[in-house]
Amino acid sequence: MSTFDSLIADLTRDMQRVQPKDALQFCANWFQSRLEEQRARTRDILSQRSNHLNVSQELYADAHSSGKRSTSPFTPPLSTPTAIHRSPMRASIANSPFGALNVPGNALLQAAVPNPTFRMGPQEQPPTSPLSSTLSPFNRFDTITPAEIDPNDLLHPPNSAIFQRRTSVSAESIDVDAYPDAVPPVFPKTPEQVEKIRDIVRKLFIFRGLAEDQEKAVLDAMQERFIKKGDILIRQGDVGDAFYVIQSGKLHVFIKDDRPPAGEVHPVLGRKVAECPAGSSVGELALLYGHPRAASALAMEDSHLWSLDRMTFRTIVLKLAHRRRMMYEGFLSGVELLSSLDAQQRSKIADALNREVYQAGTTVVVEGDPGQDKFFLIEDGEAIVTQQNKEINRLKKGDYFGELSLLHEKPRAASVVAKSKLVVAALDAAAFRRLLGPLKDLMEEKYRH
Ligand SMILES: Nc1ncnc2c1ncn2[C@@H]1O[C@@H]2COP(=O)(O)O[C@H]2[C@H]1O
Repeated sequence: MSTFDSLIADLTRDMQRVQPKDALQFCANWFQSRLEEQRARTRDILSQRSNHLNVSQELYADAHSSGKRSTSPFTPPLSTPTAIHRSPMRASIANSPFGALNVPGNALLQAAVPNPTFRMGPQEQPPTSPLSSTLSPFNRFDTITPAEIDPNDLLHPPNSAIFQRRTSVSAESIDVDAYPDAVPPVFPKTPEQVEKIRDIVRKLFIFRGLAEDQEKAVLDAMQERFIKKGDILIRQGDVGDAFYVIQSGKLHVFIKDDRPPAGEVHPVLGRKVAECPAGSSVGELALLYGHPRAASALAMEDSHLWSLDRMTFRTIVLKLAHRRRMMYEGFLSGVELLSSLDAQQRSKIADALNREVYQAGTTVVVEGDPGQDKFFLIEDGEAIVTQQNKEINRLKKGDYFGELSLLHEKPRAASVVAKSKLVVAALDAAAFRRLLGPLKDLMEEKYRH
């Protein structure tokens, strides 16, 4: 199947699944998200190539973590920080507020940073998109000879200005599938091991919607890890190199920040924000967003894990995340509660949303229920809010419910029943606190008058 045919087949499948009301907008968003996804993958591939050219971890060091020695059992130790500053380009990267995002070719490289150049491999083809124009300086791929390569310039390989532009539907594209480096690794496993990992992966939200071949690639690429009680698997501020699934054992997650310590506090790692028991996962945020690690994860018991490398995670999981983002983009921009958030914050919410459908008459939230596990935004349909079986409110598209018990950690204050078929976008408690915490006052305000 040609690239074009497979794109159209993918689009058709997604259209049939989502059945959007505005088909044209859906298609525009769909192509936009594919383009962004492809750019992200290309950046990863190019940065990985730099690694092949002996680019060390320092390239990814950021202002928050440079100079700090990682104690993660899986992170190779950083070499001397001076190595980072061998070229002006590297110095500016090490000091950048974007930190880990500054991989070669990253769209966030600042204007002051000279454009890196790109050299195609022997089997690679230049972009052939009909949208490319020879008039545009962005469409040029520099052809440089090996003699021109400064072996000390670790940032040499990737051009190009195209990555410094924001993606737009009219931008040219590069067929990253042509890169042999993009093939995910395969770590042999017994059928029992595969079965165990599959059981966990299928229950994880982040992998929801994986196609069969994607699931196989994820399972193949998982690498077995054992850590001891007391090991720090993830250290806040480090570069995200892997995502972890926990088969057995337990980890706790801690954040060190300016907030006054409350609850359980680790003397070095800060306040405890989450627990990761067997069957859960940890370490997705840095890989999804290219940020430094947002928290530290400490083994509370000897633990048996499976790790997924950054590259495979981004190649496969980001695809799902982008589709989800695209599905929710239009809807979230119309939700009043979220109007003070910027597009990037809304995208993060979209990444964490999970669609649920309730038939008319179904009770979604039960008054008095102590389980505060979800927050809901109404995507479509109507709901009735009742207290002691008396209607007290009606909710429609764009409205939300389930926030009070999450905010106050109290039982549900009312019941919510689907009046018609109700489509909701649900956010679990951890994502709600992380993403909507800043809107706490706004949500509480609603009930003050
Ligand atoms: N409240 C939280 N804030 C940030 N990270 C969290 C939180 N709870 C759990 N985590 C996990 O801790 C991980 C630390 O590494 P990452 O930032 O890659 O991804 C993070 C999440 O998987």
